[in-house]
Amino acid sequence: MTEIVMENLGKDFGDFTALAGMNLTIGDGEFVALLGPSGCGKSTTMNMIAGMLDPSHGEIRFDGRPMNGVPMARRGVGFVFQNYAIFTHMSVRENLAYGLRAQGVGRSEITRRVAEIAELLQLTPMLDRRAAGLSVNILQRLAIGRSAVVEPAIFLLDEPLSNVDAAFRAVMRSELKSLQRQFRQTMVYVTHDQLEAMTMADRIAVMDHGRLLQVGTPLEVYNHPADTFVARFIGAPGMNLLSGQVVSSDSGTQVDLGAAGRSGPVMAAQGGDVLFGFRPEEVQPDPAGPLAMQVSMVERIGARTILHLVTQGHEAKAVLDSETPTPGQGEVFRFSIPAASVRLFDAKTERAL
Ligand SMILES: Nc1ncnc2c1ncn2[C@@H]1O[C@H](COP(=O)(O)OP(=O)(O)OP(=O)(O)O)[C@@H](O)[C@H]1O
Repeated sequence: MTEIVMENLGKDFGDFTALAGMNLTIGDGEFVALLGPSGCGKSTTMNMIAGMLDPSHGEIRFDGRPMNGVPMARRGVGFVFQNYAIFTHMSVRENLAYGLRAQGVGRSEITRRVAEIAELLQLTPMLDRRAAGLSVNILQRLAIGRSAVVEPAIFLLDEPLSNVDAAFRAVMRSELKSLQRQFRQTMVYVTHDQLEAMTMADRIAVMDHGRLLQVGTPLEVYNHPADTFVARFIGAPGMNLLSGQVVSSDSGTQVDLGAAGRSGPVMAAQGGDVLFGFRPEEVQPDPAGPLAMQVSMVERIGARTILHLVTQGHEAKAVLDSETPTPGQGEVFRFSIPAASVRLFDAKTERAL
């Protein structure tokens, strides 16, 4: 187990800044997901932690030891990539044992550890099969096992599930989490998939355009996004953000949302232009509610219904239980948002107020 400290870390490729001013401490045994859209600098960050890329600025320390200039082989990191790297001419067992052999681990210890990791990753039935004939799903599971079995102090995974199918991805999410619980490794997991980050990570580091925007537990980033990018990026669908104005009257402080109506009372420390944020799941159908928008589409997805709502200049979504009666397309939907669920953002800076 190792603590990773990134201090003012940055990377330039020529004139292009792929990462700037990254300050992040990943605790001993913590599982942190680097989450953001394609090109935001996740892999660049990961490659610098691994030692495959030298920082242009700042420092990386493992347990207080500066790592700049230390080659990958001497960092004690395990790395699993998007594209599995396994030896196809070897059996599953030989692949799993490879790293332990290279470390000179004794025979009985190798047998024990290979059996343990195979069990954890459900590879036991295929231990004696040649890797060449296995499916992509199994190969990626094997690639994870092969890196995990040597129990590196730091385990780095760069989009390890992006090539496997959706059902298998769900299984792997829980397996990776139990793997980490069992070994208590410090784990850094790169993904653009917020569901993976939300379900597995202890904390999520949300990135965009080479910047770290927010670090927090899945619930913190979900409930208290630091800015509108995080608000939209986390959640499926993301947070609704309607332009409005904070107004104070005898009925208290409210947000005037123009054609959509005026919100119920909100806590607002300042007046002026805001973005009125609320999660689609927090929308409460309410015939006497203060807000009204027109239904542009009704999407029924199993246990839930997503209402697509529009009103001059505004778009929003509401996620309702499929049992809840809903108006049809073209009809008006009246609703309210509980005061505690409202998030206000400064219209100019787009930062949370
Ligand atoms: N060797 C390089 N030379 C020039 N530009 C690079 C290099 N490596 C990465 N970049 C650029 O740096 C930016 C960040 O890349 P990075 O791979 O870190 O993003 P990412 O968030 O991991 O996205 P993805 O999921 O698409 O890999 C991108 O715009 C990319 O084109």
